[in-house]
This record gives sequence, C-alpha cells and structure tokens, in this order.
Amino acid sequence: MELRNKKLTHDEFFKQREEVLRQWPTGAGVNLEEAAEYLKKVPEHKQFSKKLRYAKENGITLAQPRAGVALVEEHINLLRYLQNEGEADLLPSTIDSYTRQNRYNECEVGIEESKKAGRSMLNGFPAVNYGVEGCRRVYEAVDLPLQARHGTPDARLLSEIIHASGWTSNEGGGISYNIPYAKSVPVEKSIRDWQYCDRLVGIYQEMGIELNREPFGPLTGTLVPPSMSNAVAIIEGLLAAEQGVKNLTLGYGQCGNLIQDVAAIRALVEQAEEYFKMYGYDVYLTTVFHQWMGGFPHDESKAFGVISWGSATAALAGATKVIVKTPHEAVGIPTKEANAAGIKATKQTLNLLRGQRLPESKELKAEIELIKAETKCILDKVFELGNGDLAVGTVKAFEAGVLDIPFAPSKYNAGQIIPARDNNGAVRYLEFGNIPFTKEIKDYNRQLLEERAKYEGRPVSFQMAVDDIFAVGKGVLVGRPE
Ligand SMILES: CCC[C@H]1O[C@@H](n2cnc3c(N)ncnc32)[C@H](O)[C@@H]1O
Repeated sequence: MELRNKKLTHDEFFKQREEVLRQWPTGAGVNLEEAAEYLKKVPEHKQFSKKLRYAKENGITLAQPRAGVALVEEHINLLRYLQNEGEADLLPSTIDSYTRQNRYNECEVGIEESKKAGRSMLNGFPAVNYGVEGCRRVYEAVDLPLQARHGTPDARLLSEIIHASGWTSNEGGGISYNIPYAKSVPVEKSIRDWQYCDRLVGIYQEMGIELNREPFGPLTGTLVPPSMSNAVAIIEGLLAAEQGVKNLTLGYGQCGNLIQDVAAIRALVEQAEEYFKMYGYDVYLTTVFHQWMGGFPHDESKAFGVISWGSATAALAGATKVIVKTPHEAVGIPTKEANAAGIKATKQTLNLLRGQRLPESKELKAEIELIKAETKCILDKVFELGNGDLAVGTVKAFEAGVLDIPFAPSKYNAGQIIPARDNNGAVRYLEFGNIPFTKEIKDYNRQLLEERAKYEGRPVSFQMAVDDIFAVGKGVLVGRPE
C-alpha cells in the first residue's frame, strides 16, 4: 500500500495488528476490548491527558523525570521513590535500548543478568518482555499518570502493550524516534510504523479513552535550530492527528538563550494551532520543554545550575511540562536519589516562578516571527515535495535535505546544515544545506554570526559549532575561542 497521510482503515490496521502481536510471545496477552475496559477504569488523576489539561488551564508547569531499570520490583521502587520523595507530577518508564531496536532476545539476557548481578544491566525497562501483566504491575503500583519514553523506530508492539497496561501516554514519532536514534531505518518505514501507533491511540479515542501522544522534540539535542525542531514537531503532530489522536504534547529541547527558547515554545504553539485549524483537526495541544539535552558538567552543583536554568526557562515560556535532568547526567543512569534531587530542584524553581511569564518585548516578538518564518519555509517545501501529502513530502524532504537534523546518525539524513550560536548564544544556521530559506532569512542568520565573529576576532566557521558543542559541559553557553 502506497504511503499516504491518510487515517488507516480498520481493515488495514487490524490486518497489520495480527503480525504486530506475533512479534514476541507477550503480544498474545494484548486484547483490545479487555484493554479498553481496563483503560476505562484509569482514574482521572492517573490520566495523562487530564493532568495536562489541568496544568494548561491553571498555568502550571508540571515536572516529569526519565527513569527505567531492568527488573519490575526495582522499577516500581524507583518510580514510587520519584513519586513520593521526588514529588514528580508525571511518571515515565524509560524503555531500554534493546527494546528500542526490537531485540527482545537480548532483553531476556539482560533481565537474567540483572537478577544475577543484583543491579540493572539494562539502561531502561524492557516493557515488551514483561508484557501486559508486568506493565500493569508497574501502573498499579504508582499513583500518577504513566508514560512510555524511549527511542523506538518500530514501536508498534511496545505501544500495544503499554497502552493495554494503563499507561496513558507514549512518546515518539516517525521522524523523532528514527533520525536521531537509528542509522539505517528508512523514513518511510518509521512513518508507517508510527501511523500504526497513532491509529491505535485513535481507535482507543473512538472507544471513549483519551490517550496522550508526545512527539520527541529535542531530536539530537545538539544545537538543533528551533525552526527545524518545530517543523518536525508540527509534522508529527499533523500525522498523529490524521490517525485520530486528539491530545498532543509538542516539544522542544532547550538551546540556552532565554529569548530564543521562550520564542520557540510560543512560535510552536501559535504555528501548530494554525496548522491544526487549517487542516481541520480538533486537537488539545500542550507543550513540553526539555531541560538542556547537550553535554552536562560533571560537578553536581554546576549540574543543578543547568537544571534550574532549564526549569526557569520552561516556567517563563509557560510550557505545560518540563522534562527533568539529574546531577548524574554527565556520568550515566542516575541513582534514584540523584533523580529525585533533580525533580526537587526543578519544582523549587517552578514554584518560585509560578505565574510569571517572560513579557512580550520587541526582541521576543522578532524572534517568534523569525522562527515562524523559517519553519514556514521548511513546511511549505515539505508539502510541495509531497504534492500536498505530508507523509510523502516528509520522505522526499529528507531525500532532498529540506528536513535535515544536525549531528543525526541516520544515513537518510543529509547532514548538510551546520548550526552555531550567535553572540548572545541563540542557535543560528551557519550552513543552510538545502533548506529553502529566503535570502532575507539567510542574510540575517549570517549577519548574527558575523557579529560573533567580529567580537571573537575569528572568521565564521565550523569551529564555532565545535566550540559550542563542548561549551555547556565546560560551564559556558557560547564556545569562545581559548
Ligand atoms: C533523550 C533521552 C536522553 C536522556 O535520557 C536520560 N536517560 C536515559 N535512560 C535513562 C534511565 N534509564 N533513567 C534515567 N534517565 C535516563 C539520559 O540521561 C539523558 O538525559
């Protein structure tokens, strides 16, 4: 069947579902009607969509950690600790890397090794291997909404299992969980697979169960210009809406300049709403701001500085949710104590800033307009390449380098754009690759980088990008020459 941005028919979906549920033995434990009955019993305070609505309507920014370990009991202890000690507002289950690659055999080995070692030998929770029974134990053990967070190009079986288990949100998308996470998964394949995941949510929606979907905003988390990440977020939002998703959280990864980060969230909301309206989708939209996704300082006190700065930006931007980092970010998977500390520092900052927003200024307005103009150039070309079909256009846009994610591992990503910070730390385009920006937009980006070059007494060059990549880990935002 030709790739199309078209809601999967019931026949198309249920025919594919037979193969999906056979991918691993635990798939046999998924029964749609039984799962719907189970989901209908999820109390409001454990429904992602309800808690996000409440936060948006009350101008509150919620705090959510990442967390996942190999064994069910330990994972439950971890989540309960983050709920009770960490005061998390929303809970994750970060899924391990083998599951993300559908390598469930290796998950089995990792589970056994973890039992022998008495510690987690996987970097997340292997939800598929535990199946509905194990995932329901996790859901029933906590008292907050639960979401699957991962990086899975083919998340069809994972999505079936976690939703059937009462987990009321799923992160990911056909671009955002492929290009930054995989080397050789064709864009067409991951778009199709995520159409399935979204259609599953749409089918639950038609049964009166509102689940939340959250495309992964930060992408590579390495100097991704806001217009590129916003373009991807809006594309994944539209693709999800076509499959019947009604509750969407679009995201963005902190870049570090306050004006630009606030502008990115404001532009994302304004532009996404414009596109949903234009295409007639009735979507309840919320936003998620990811605390700094790049290199972290080793020193835990300095790490708390980065965590608090991301929290403050999220609050001032009015994001519905902020994803929390921990003081162990520079070293690896955090202990539960370090994870809880990250959440508490975040919530302290959010509470101190409750109700405050970065006021409209000419600089903020200009940055919002610039981001929207850049994003429009990209999206217009995507639709043109697809002759109006967004799914086809997305595949062709990656082939043409119109969608191009900096520092992505995927061989389907052109990798021609080069980002670098301007003198105020805002992320600009140093090389445009094949992105069809207007001359005015290109000249403005170049002018801002020339200002930095003049200040630093060096030419605009790739070295600026390299210096910027290491800067935050060294305690600064802009990578000044040594
Ligand atoms: C896009 C996600 C990257 C971030 O996701 C964190 N992360 C990954 N796996 C786990 C885990 N099992 N528990 C807690 N945090 C985790 C990393 O540290 C990084 O910040």
